[in-house]
Amino acid sequence: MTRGPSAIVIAGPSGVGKGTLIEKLRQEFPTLFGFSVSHTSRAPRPGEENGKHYHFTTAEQIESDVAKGKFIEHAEVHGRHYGTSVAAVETVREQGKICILDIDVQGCRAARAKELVAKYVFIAPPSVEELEKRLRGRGTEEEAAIVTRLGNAMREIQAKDEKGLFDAVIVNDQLDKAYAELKELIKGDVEEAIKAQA
Ligand SMILES: Nc1ncnc2c1ncn2[C@@H]1O[C@H](COP(=O)(O)OP(=O)(O)OP(=O)(O)O)[C@@H](O)[C@H]1O
Repeated sequence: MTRGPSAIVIAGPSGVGKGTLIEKLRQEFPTLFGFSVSHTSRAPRPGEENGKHYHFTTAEQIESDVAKGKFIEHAEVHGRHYGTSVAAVETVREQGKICILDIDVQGCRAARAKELVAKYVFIAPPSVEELEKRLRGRGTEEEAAIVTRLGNAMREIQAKDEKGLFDAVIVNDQLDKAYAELKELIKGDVEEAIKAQA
């Protein structure tokens, strides 16, 4: 396997602010981070581009590639297939970038099982009430989807203390504070990526 900076796995319930934190990292360090582009069988949302936000494909194709061992993790979430291919993560590492994986708890377990070298971080909400407020405030989901996501959130939050799963749990209460904690956690990886790109 090609050497390069190790990856960062970011998990946490829908609406907790993972995307917001990742976007801040990418804004502060535009060249250091890369996304492994996930595969999904769900339909693109407005503005999403194939190969950039996701590789949009079919459930059958994902299942076939999973069977061939081409995925680090895969899952069915809210009735749709999602997965991260080995190739997608390698592509980012080969560019000397820190690969960010935004995956669910089950995906983290699978990545651990596949021995993906990474910092595993769980982003937790200050409370379930606050999580619900953020999900509604974002305005991207219908009522039924919000209820499903909140149900899943309860299960995800329970996994945050699972032995050997996460290296750190960051509570996203004040965004700037959570961001500072995240940066501190990955300081060494950032320095390594800067060196790799020098
Ligand atoms: N610390 C914070 N305080 C208040 N609002 C926040 C905070 N962090 C994020 N938000 C807001 O909460 C909403 C959900 O955030 P975001 O979309 O980043 O969640 P996510 O974890 O990436 O969700 P998903 O997994 O569904 O993509 C957004 O409207 C975002 O602006």
